[in-house]
Amino acid sequence: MTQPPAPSTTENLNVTGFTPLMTPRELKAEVPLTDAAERTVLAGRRAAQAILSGEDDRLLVVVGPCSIHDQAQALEYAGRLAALRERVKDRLEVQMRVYVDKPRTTVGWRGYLLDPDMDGSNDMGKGVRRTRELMVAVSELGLPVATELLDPFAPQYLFDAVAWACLGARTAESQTHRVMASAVSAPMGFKNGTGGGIKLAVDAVVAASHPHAFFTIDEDGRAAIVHTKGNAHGHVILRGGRAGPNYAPQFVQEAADLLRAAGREEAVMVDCSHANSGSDWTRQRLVWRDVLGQRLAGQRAIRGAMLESNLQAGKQSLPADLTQLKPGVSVTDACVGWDETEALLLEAHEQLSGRAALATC
Ligand SMILES: O=C[C@H](O)[C@H](O)COP(=O)(O)O
Ligand SMILES: C=C(OP(=O)(O)O)C(=O)O
Repeated sequence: MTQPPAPSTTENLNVTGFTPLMTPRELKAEVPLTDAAERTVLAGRRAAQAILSGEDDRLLVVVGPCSIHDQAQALEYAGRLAALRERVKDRLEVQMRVYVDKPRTTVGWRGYLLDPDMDGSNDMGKGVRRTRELMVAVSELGLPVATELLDPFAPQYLFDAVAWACLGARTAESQTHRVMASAVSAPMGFKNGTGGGIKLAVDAVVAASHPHAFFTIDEDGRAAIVHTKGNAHGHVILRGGRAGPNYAPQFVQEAADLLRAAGREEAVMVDCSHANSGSDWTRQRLVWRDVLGQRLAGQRAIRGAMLESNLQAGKQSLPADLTQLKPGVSVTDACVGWDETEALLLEAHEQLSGRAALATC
C-alpha cells in the first residue's frame, strides 16, 4: 500500500508516495538459490575469471536479449542457449544476458525489474521476485547469468545468482556505480562511455579494484555502510561511441595499453551491438567476425564478446495494447535472431577449434 509522504516544507516536495518492499532476506527465503543454481553461478564466475586473467584461452561470450520482458520467452531462449553452450564449451564460455534494469538516454520503459507489467505501474516488488525466479531458473539449466548493475539496491536481492556483471556506458563514470562494483562478487566489465572514451572505462576498472565504503541496505533492509575489498576482475568493454565504432585493432590495442599502464590485466571484451553496430542488428555479425579475426590473428587482449540476441530478429515498439506484442522480439535495442545467433557461435567455435588444433601440432 503506497503511503503519502509526511507533510514538510523542505523535503519530499516532489514525492507522491512510498511503497514498502520486502527485504532481501525475505525474498531469498521465498526464492532460494538452489544447489544446482549455486553450482552454475560459482562455475560461471570461475570460468569468466580464468578467461579474463588469461589462464583459460577460451572466449567469454555474453549473449542474449537486450532486455527481458517475458518470463516464458526468456526461458525458451535460455533452454536453447543452454543446449548450444554445451556444444561449444571447449572453446567458448557462454553466459546469458539477463538484463532487467535498462538505462535510458532520456525516458522509456526501464525494464522487467522496475516495471514488469510494462504499463507504468512500476510494481518493483513483483519485478524483483520475478527476476530472481528467472535468474535462479536460468542458472538451474547450467547457464550462467550475466547482467547490468544499475539500481543501487537491486544487487542485495539478486546478485548471489549472477555470474558476470557490468556497468553500462551511461554509468561507468559514476562514482556511485564504481564503488558498488567494488563490492560485487562476480567479475565486472566496464563499458566505454557513450562519447567513446576508452580511458573512462579503464578508470572505472581501477576505481572498482580499490576498497570503498558506501551507503546501502543490509539483508534485513536496514540502512548500512558497506565496506568493500575491491573487485579484482574488472575489464573493459568496447561498445563504440558518438564518433563511431571502436572494435578495430587500434582501439583494442589502445584499451590493452591503457589497462597495462594502469597496472591491470589486459582484458577486453567487444560489444558487437550498440554504437559498434550503429544499433543495426544486421551489422552485429560483421563486428563479431572482425573481433574473432583479430583474436585468431593473435590479439590476446580480446577475452570476450557480447551479442544482443533474441528468439526473433529485430525490435518492436511497445504497443498501447500489450496483447499485440510480437513474441520473442526485443522491445529495446534490435537483436540478432536465434538462427543467426546459433550460426555465429558455431562458426566461432569451429574457427577457434581450428586454431587450437594448429597450436597443438
Ligand atoms: O541497451 C539498450 C539501450 O541502448 C539503452 O538502454 C539506451 O536506450 P535508449 O537510448 O533507447 O533510451
Ligand atoms: C545498455 C546497454 O549498453 P550500453 O550501456 O553500452 O548502452 C546494454 O548492453 O544493454
